[in-house]
Amino acid sequence: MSGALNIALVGNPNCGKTALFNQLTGARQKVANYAGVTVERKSGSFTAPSGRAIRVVDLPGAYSLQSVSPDERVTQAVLEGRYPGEAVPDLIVCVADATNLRLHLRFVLEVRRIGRPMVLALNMMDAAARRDITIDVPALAQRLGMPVIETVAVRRGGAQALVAAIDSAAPPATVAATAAHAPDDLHAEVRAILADTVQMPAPTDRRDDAIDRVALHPVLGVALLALVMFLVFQAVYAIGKPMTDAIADGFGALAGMAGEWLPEGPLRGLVSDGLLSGLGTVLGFLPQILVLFFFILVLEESGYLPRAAFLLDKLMVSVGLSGRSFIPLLSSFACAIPGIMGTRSITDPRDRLATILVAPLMTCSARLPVYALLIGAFIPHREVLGIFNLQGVALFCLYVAGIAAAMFVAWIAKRIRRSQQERALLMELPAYRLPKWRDVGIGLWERGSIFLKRLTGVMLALTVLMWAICTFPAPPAGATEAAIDYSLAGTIGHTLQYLFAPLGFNWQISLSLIPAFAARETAVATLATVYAVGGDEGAALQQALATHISLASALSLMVWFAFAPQCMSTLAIIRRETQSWRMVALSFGYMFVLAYVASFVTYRIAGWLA
Ligand SMILES: Nc1nc2c(ncn2[C@@H]2O[C@H](COP(=O)(O)OP(=O)(O)OP(=O)(O)O)[C@@H](O)[C@H]2O)c(=O)[nH]1
Ligand SMILES: [Mg+2]
Repeated sequence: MSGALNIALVGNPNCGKTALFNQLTGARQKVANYAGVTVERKSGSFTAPSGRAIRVVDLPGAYSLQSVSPDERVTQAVLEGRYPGEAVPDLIVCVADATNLRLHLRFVLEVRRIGRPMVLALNMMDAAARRDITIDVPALAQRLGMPVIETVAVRRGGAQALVAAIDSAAPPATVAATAAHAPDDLHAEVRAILADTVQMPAPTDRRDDAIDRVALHPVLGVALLALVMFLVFQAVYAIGKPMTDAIADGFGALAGMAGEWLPEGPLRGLVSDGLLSGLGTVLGFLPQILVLFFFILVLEESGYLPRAAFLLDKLMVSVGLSGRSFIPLLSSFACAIPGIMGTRSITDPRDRLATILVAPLMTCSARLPVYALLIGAFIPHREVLGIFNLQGVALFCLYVAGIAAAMFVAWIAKRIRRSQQERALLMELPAYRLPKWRDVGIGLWERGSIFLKRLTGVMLALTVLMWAICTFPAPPAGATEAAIDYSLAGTIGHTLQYLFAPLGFNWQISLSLIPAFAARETAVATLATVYAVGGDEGAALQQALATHISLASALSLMVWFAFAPQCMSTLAIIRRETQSWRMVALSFGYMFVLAYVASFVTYRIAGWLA
């Protein structure tokens, strides 16, 4: 866009840059209450009231311009005009959290040294007012030598004053570049400015302090964390399961009707066995996925997550990760891809690699349908201890198994590289905040659309393909076995079974592992299609599974999915983030061995016990 005014949003992490960016441009970039959410440069644009086109870049938060982590380097490069394809910003909008100026002003002073046109957006003014913090804005503007604008990025219209300032006829003049100071000088300057312009009744929020006495307590805090996680999985079952069942019943009925109405032939097979049984079964798991995401979104906005990272830091350091790895690992519960990208905020390259290696062991949401299917078929629906649901407990255990394996692998990696240095975790604890329900709604909507896009894209294509290879070639005349045994799918499945028989997988399961490599959920659709084509029409997939495979095989399959090599997109992102095929081979290889051994052991033990 030529002639557009280029502005860049910079500031310390978690001060609301992305919230402001979304407010200005109408974008929906991820906003969450912890440092290091944005790890890439994102751009957008809007038209100011005067008709002027404005282009905005949202940048990763940075603590300083002497940047160390990969995400901070992006910010530095853009500000200095060294980022490929990105012009030097015409105006730097430095965002600061008004409740935390002691920390944030330091960065403002650092950016001022670059000597470019600049304004300060004093964000979170609502929170500052609640804590009775008063800021003498004109005095601050005078001391800093730049316009200072109050904003509330999460309130509608909360950025109007900022837009007006950007749009004003006389754009802010270049602030004088000042000579480099020693860091101590910066601290002294911040202290002097604060003394003259800001009144803060209490350095921290009293309500937050009270909550933290429990949340950060070494014993109570860990108990609370375990309880929170446990309840989330209970909720996935208690709230999500009835909806899932209803959808599955609906699609079962539709498949039955399609079977009656459509003429006998391939079309009927495709519609009822492939699309309705296959994709319908996967779609049924959407409610459970959404319930899980609801809790993840609420936790992300609450400010609790960095506290959990803090609590677990000792444990994480003892296995060779750091508390910094916590949030990337947590994002991997949604999908390993954002999780692996989130490792860009980890400064130490070795910590970062270790985190990338273990991130795929966190149970991504694409695995949820597979777990839910097997749990529904094999784990009885009954209460334990009067209140807990056994199926929810089983799901919780599978997630814990992934976490435990990640800790174990990181610990081995630490042994191998023998890195002994230990660093203290320096992490900000943000203010506790109640989620805005509208944002949670938007987040859920977005998650749902991603799922539906996968369903109508990659999963649809794979399901049609799987149906085709299950149906063709047709059996020869006078065939005695079931038709599917003569199909291409039968041949491939039977061949693969040589590899997977020791784990207790029959040929149908072995076959379903192939499309699962492109998208996990497709394993469910494939099993549904295979059994429907094979003659189990009408019977829900869970019943078909319960009659065709043993409990030992089912447990072995769940364990396989807990550890199995990641999907192709994850491998691609590992390659991109590490620039190394060796890492790709290493992560694929170790997960394959881990999954194979763990499933084998599970199958044997379950076989003995049964
Ligand atoms: N009360 C209040 N909360 C805000 C305001 N602006 C942002 N927030 C919240 O502050 C948190 C951080 O917002 P983000 O926009 O993700 O912050 P960021 O600066 O982009 O963070 P990084 O990308 O990690 O550097 C979120 O929980 C927002 O909801 C505000 O003006 N008032
Ligand atoms: Mg951001």
